[in-house]
Amino acid sequence: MKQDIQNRADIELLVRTFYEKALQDEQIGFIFTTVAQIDLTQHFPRLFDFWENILLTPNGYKHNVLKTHLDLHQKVPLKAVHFERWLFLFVATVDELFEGKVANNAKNKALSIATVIQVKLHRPTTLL
Ligand code: HEM
Repeated sequence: MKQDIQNRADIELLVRTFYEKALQDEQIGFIFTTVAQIDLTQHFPRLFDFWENILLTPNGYKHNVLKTHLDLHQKVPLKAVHFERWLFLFVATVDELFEGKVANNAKNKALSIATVIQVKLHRPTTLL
């Protein structure tokens, strides 16, 4: 039986495994590599902090994730198919590695945040 997500090392494994899939994905890979040209040495620690903060222990993570994706949306339209693919890969990664309450919470939080981002992408900026 798989274990639940229990510590920072588990979060790191989750994020790294997800990115192995996302970066080479036919539908969303280019957004990370060609459009945003992310530097993984900077990007990964932020993602570790983000997920640790949500799933394990508050750590003061304060970046505006919504704004990050609104800015990205100005460079490339983030569409429903992109979010669906992102979620599919994320859920597949969680299920591949972990099982339990925190793992379920990770999938639920990803879905809620993806939903909020998508709703806000289609609202006038005055309502943000
Ligand atoms: C269509 C789906 C998505 C795509 C293509 C995408 C892509 C990206 C990219 C390219 C960045 C780096 C932006 C930059 O630094 O220039 C980023 C940052 C980030 N994304 Fe996403 N993302 C998606 C959905 C999500 C969702 C659903 C979540 C959360 C559940 C999320 C969490 C984050 C976080 C935490 C950061 C880092 C923010 C920081 O700088 O601290 N993303 N995303």
